[in-house]
Order: sequence, then C-alpha cells, then structure tokens
Amino acid sequence: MSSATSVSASAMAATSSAAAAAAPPCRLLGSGQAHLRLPPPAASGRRRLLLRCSASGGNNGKGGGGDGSDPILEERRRRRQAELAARIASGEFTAQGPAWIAPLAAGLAKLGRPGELAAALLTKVAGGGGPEIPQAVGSMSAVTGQAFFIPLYDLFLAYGGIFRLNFGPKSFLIVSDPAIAKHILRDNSKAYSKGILAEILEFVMGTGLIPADGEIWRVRRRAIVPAMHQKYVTAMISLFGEASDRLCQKLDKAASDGEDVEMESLFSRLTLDVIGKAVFNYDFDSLSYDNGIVEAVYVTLREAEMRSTSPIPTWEIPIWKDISPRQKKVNEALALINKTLDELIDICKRLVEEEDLQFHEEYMNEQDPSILHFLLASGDDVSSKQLRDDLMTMLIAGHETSAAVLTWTFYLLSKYPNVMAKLQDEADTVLGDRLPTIEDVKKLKYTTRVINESLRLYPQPPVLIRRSIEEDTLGGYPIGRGEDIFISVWNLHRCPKHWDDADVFNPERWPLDGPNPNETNQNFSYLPFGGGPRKCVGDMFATFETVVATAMLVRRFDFQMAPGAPPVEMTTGATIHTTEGLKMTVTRRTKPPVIPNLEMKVISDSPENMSSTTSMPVSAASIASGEDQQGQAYLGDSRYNTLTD
Ligand code: HEM
Repeated sequence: MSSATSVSASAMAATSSAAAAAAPPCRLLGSGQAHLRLPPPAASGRRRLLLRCSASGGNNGKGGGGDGSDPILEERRRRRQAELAARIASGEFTAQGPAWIAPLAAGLAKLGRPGELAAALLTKVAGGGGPEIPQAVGSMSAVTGQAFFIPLYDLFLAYGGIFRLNFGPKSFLIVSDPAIAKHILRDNSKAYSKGILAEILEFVMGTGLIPADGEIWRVRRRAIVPAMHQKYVTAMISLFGEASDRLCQKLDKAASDGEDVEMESLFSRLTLDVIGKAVFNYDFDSLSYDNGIVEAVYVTLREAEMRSTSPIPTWEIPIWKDISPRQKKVNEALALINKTLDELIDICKRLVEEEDLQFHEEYMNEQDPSILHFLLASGDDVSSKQLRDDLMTMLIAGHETSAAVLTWTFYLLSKYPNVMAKLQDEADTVLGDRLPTIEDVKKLKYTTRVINESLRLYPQPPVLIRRSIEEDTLGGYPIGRGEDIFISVWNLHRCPKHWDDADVFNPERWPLDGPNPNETNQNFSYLPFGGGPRKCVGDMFATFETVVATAMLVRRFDFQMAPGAPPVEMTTGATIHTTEGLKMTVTRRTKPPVIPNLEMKVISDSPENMSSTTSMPVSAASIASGEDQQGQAYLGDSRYNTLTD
C-alpha cells in the first residue's frame, strides 16, 4: 500500500484547522491510519437501486486492470472489499444527523480552535434527525491501504450518486451521478470554483489555466484555446511520430540486449519531450539524457504530488519551510524552470519581432509551431509571470495525463492479447513503416477505441475537484457555499448501471463507425476530458498523441509483463500511477505481410460522427471557432462568458 493513498489521523487533524481548509484533496482523503466511519445510508430509492447495481456485478477498484489475472492482488482486493462491505452493512458508516450539520460544522471549524471544538461537538450530538444527503462519518481504516478513489466506489454503490463524507468537522460531497456531474460542470458551472485544487497547485501553476477561476480563467482560456487550431494539431502529428520513433529505437536496443524495460517512466519521458516542444519549443530530450532541467521538472512534479498526499503541510511551517533541504531543492528546481521559461519567452519574442508573418486564425510558424509562439504572435497582452504560469500549467497538464493513459493502455494490452492482436493488425495495415500522417490517424479507428476504453477504465485524473461558491441544489438536496466536492470520474466510468461488464476492457463497446465517445453523447457518464467550460483544452492533442504512440509501438513490438515484474497496483498523485512501475519484456515483431484492407474507412468528418472536442478535424475546426458539435461554445463566446461573468 502506498502511504500516498490512505487517510491519516494527522491528515484529519490538519483538516480541522483553518490552514487545512486549504489542504489538498488527497491529503484530506489522504494517508494514514485514522478511522473513518460513515453512517447507515438513508433508505432512499436511489440507494436501493444502486445496491441492486452492486449485486449485478459492480467493480471492485482492484489494483491493476480489473481482469482478475493476478491471484495475489485479487485476493487482497477481495479481502478489502469484503471488509468494507461488512462495515457498510453493519451501519458503521452511516450517520443519522441531518445533512445541514456537516456544512455548518465545516464553517465553524474555519473559526479557529474554539470553532473546531464547537464543530466537533455539533457533529457528535447531532443524530437521529431526518436524513437528507446520505452521510458517512468517522474513521478511515476501512478505506486505507489503497488509492483513495477505490473505496469511494463501494461507498457509492451503498450510498448513491451523492453522499457526504465527513472527517471530524471537515466534509466532502462525493458525486458519482451523471446528471449531478453535468449540473456542476456544465449547467451551473459558474457556481463552482477549483477550490482545494487551486490552493495546492498555486506554488507551481500560479494562476495558470487549471487552477485559475473567474476573470483570470476567462481571459486566459480565450487566449490559449485558439492556439490549438487544426493546423497546429496536424503539425503535432509529426512531432508525436518522431518522439515515438525515438522511443522505438530505445526499445529496439532493449530488445536486442534482452533487457526488460520500465514502461511507465519511458512514457513519462516520451510525453515530456512532446509537450516541451509543443508548448514552448524546448527539446527536453529526456528519452536520451537526464539533464538538470529534466530533473527540475520531476522534482517539481513530485513535490506537487507529495503536497497532495502528505498528512502534514510541512511546506507551510514557518522557518522549517525555509531551511528544509527538500523545500530548498524544490525552490531551486522552480527557479531553474522559471529561468529557462523566461529565456524561451525572450527568444520567442525576438523571433516574432523578426518574422514577416501575418497573424490570422490558423497562424503557425513552421519552424516553431509552439503555443508560446502563437500567443506572442497574437499580441497576447500578458505579464511574463502569467505567461510562465500558463506554460507551466500546460506542461504539467499535458505530460502526466498522457503518460498515464499510455501506461494503463499497455498494461491492459498485456492482459488482453486478443485486443493487442487486432491493434497490431490495424497498425500493420494503416501504417506500415511510415511515420503517421493526419490521414493515417483518422484511419486508426480501432486504436482510437482502445484509447477511449483505456480512458474509461483509468480516467486521468480519477476525480474532479470543485468548491461551491454559491448555494445550489444537487440531486434534490440543498447545498451551501464552501462545499468541497469530488466528482468521481472513476465511479461514473465503472457504474454497472450504465455500463455492461463495467470492469471489462472491451474496446468493441464503442462501434468503429459510431461517434467518438465524449461527455455529450454519453450524457456525462463518460468524462475522460471533463465537460462544460472547463473541459480539457488538449483533448484532441492528447487523443492523437496516444493513438500515434500506441500504433507505432505495437507495430514494431510485442509487449508482455516481464517475468518476476512487481504486481501492478494503483496509487494516486494527480493521475493514477503504478506503485512499482510497469516492467515489460519487449520483443521485435516479425513483420507480417501488409494486406490492404479495402473495408477500412476514414472516420467521417460529419458532425454526428465526432466528439465534442475530441479527436478529429471537425472538432479542431470547432475549437478554433469556439464551438463544439452541439453548437455550444467553449470560450470567447457569449454563453460561457455569461456563465463566468
Ligand atoms: C490524455 C491526456 C489528457 C487527459 C486525460 C486530460 C484530462 C483533463 C481533464 C479531465 C480536465 C478537466 C479538469 C477539471 O474539470 O477539473 C483537463 C483540463 C485541462 N487540460 Fe487536459 N488532459 C489531457 C491532456 C492535456 C494536454 C495534452 C493539454 C495541453 C496541451 C491539456 C491541458 C489542459 C488544460 C489547460 C486544462 C484546464 C482547462 C480549463 O480549466 O479551462 N490536457 N484535462
């Protein structure tokens, strides 16, 4: 078990202080040995329905792929699940108090120590009132020992699409219902901020697009999204191909030398190299070297993860934060990254001044197609600090996510050889030995479905975080301001009510000629890139990137779990990591003859066959024009301006 994924007494103690109101989500759900007790759920119709779902075969949140192929993991998972189920059934998790208690207690707790005591007293004495939002209170031992989003699944099956999770005076709403998710993310998004997420990411992303709220977010989103226009994404295909080819060369050597490879770290390097070039035209070349800047990026990323899972916010302790060797290292890393970004911004400014290109909607400098170049050429009136925040945000957002998608895709492929064989057939037919073009990518339909399905089983990130900044009604329950909310994408993507064989990796569930699955056509049961105005700006980029890498790798190699590889279990940072890496044996494939498949059709460009912003050129065009396929605009349009005004 990773200490990063359980909740500790100190974490809960931390949550009860004003400082900890700013604590990161995983830290709060976080790590340790404390005991969470959740109340018997209100006997609502919804809960009974979901309990039936559970009996129909719900998940499990097992480590690894959910295929039951590792008997040790399976046994461990079964034991945990049985223990949690027994505790839920015993009523240990069910609070009797009315739902207004927890928000009131949370408010009191923010008033300092006396408020905390009053909150604890209130929580203790309140009981027996008419149950409203199903509540879970108490100790956390039942949910320790695994990534924090996993036990939330069983609680969801027991308590329903919205329930409250209380730790002492701190409480969270856990949302796993598509209609409620849609309401928060899209229909009433103006009533929600990024809350805890913004607080924890501030040190590294500042007011970049992910943590930013309100006017800053609106202005920055309007500036950045147009940079990812169709021509840009098309140009990126070559970049994806070249970077993937460098990884192939590395694997080729490993195959010759008979060495096993740790694919998770290689995918991380692949996507770092890609995003550096794509965002600010910097070649980290991390697949070849470990230079200072690469190390600085990883120090910063690990720090962000540590802060989101640590029970004690040591980085906030006066004096200690200045003398701690760890914080010193982080500060040095950040200083180096900032210096490098400042230099890149300066170089790019000079290039823009010298160039003779007219700026237009699909402006792109062929030598430097980066987002930074587009922003500067567009005359984006922004401070260097804000520009750095934006670049850093995209570096992180577009790096770990894509790496995690590739890691779990290859893990799944190692467990499902029939899928791997179909994938290889498609790559042989479409690609041969060429680097992919945009036309090829459109033909890699099965590969796209494999990525769609991998993202269903392993959403990155597994939870979305919001805080209510206005009163609202969720699932029929009134909620106040200041509620911290976790939308469990993991639960949505594995809900047995919505998915047949929810835990099975089955790319065939998405017909090849059907629309590309997205939150709109799946009615918010499928949210791989979020939804509403805060939807991922890099969805199409990331889909193409992972499709190209997957197709090129399986075209050249067979992948198997290495003999004696550690079991693949999950732990969380911002995305789902493995606990001990993904150690694989790669073998060169003997090339089968390429038989052209005349049946192979290009994915249609017709709007009804497209995702809202994922995947294909129509989508790119619509992003450039600020619209999705439903004609809803995502930036710079009156609808979302109104929402954020
Ligand atoms: C497979 C890879 C990726 C996945 C699964 C992914 C997923 C997501 C999700 C779920 C969100 C919504 C977060 C929320 O609502 O709280 C998001 C937002 C975002 N993503 Fe991605 N992302 C990926 C790749 C990328 C790439 C490559 C970039 C940049 C090039 C990027 C940039 C962003 C940004 C800037 C936001 C914030 C948008 C806003 O708040 O307006 N992402 N991403």
